[in-house]
Amino acid sequence: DADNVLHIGGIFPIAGEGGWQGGQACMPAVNLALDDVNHEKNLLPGFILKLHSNDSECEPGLGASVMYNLLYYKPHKLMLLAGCSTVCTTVAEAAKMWNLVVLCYGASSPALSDRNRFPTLFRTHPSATVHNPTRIKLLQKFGWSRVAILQQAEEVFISTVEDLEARCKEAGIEIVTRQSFLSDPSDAVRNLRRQDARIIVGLFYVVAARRVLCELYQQKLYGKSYVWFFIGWYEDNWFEVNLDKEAITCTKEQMRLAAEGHLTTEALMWNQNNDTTISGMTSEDFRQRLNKMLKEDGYDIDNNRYPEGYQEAPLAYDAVWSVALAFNKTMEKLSKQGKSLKNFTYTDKEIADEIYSAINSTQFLGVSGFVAFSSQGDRIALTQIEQVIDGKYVKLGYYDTQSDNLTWRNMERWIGGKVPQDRTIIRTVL
Ligand SMILES: CC1(C)CO[C@@H](CC(=O)O)CN1
Repeated sequence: DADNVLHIGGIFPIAGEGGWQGGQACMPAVNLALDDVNHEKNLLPGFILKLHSNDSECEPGLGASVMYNLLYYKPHKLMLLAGCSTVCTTVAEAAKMWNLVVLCYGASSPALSDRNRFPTLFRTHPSATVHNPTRIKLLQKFGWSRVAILQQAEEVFISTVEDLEARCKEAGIEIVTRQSFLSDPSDAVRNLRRQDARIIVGLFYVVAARRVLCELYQQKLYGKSYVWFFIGWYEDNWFEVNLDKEAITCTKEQMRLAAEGHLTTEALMWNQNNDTTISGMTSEDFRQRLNKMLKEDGYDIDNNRYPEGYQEAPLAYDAVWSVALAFNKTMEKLSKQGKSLKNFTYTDKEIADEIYSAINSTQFLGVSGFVAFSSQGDRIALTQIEQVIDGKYVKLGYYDTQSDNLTWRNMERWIGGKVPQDRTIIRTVL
């Protein structure tokens, strides 16, 4: 192979049903980024970055075999890009045996924040626990010190709730009850009512969210005396669609009534301001280029037919820039020792450590916002808070956990005209 090529492996969730097929938009975003970094003259001068990839279908077993084939066949790969929490768990746990850094653009599981199990893992996708400091901040802002938790019994939500419970304890916020359900939320919702829960944090995938919402309507656990925190990355009209397909017994109108006023938190994945990023583009410039590429791939973007992973595409684009910047730093360092990344083999711990420390200290403004990694390789990200007002999501503000800075637009609206209470107030007239 041409001696000026640096090879990396890529494992994308494209086909298949289960989990997240985000590779559909993330792979085109990676190809855009490879094009850009390879045209950046002062980045990896004299070298080009080449990607070798295959489809994991978001299935860990298939992901493992894709990884095995990438490593078994030459040329040597210097790093692996991967998506889906399940696949990243498998790939990142094994990669240390080949001294490879793994960069995940689509993995939200809190379990991945573990340097013992995943010593070489970094991710441009924030952990699901990134919502928790924001939830605490909002509870404090509105004076709620008594909350309930309703969650679907899925690994990602179980570990997120454990982190949330720890933070509530730290903040002196009482968790009055924690209810979980597998697929039918009716008993769990009944228990919330029994415990007089008023402020409830809900953690579930979008299909379960529709079942919960209809249950809330039927059990009257909505309206002016209740505040629900839902996850913000469902599609905007999630509470009005698929009702027949998923045998939801509530009407659209009833779902809207139950949904009115709920709050959401989500990690910001598209840079919100108009600043020029390291690539020379603003995030809107990136959106235009990505939309053009997806249209060429046959997606009907103008009629809202986006591929899965569109939301996370900036994370994949910035992952490639992270690789290029880290390799650039490593090349400069190695050349002082008369070495090059071209010498890397899977047993070369020295070069692997150089790559690790380079990625560990990589920071830049990307299309997904400021890119930086925590000591556990987690993406440091801003969160966004929204509220459903008259059936539509309205941005209420942003939260920067690092600086504990809440940017608030004072747009929130409460059905009863005032902030709901977190408990029943018994007024004894003396
Ligand atoms: C925000 C979401 C949808 C969370 O799941 C990620 C996929 C995963 O964690 O497997 C992709 N991004």
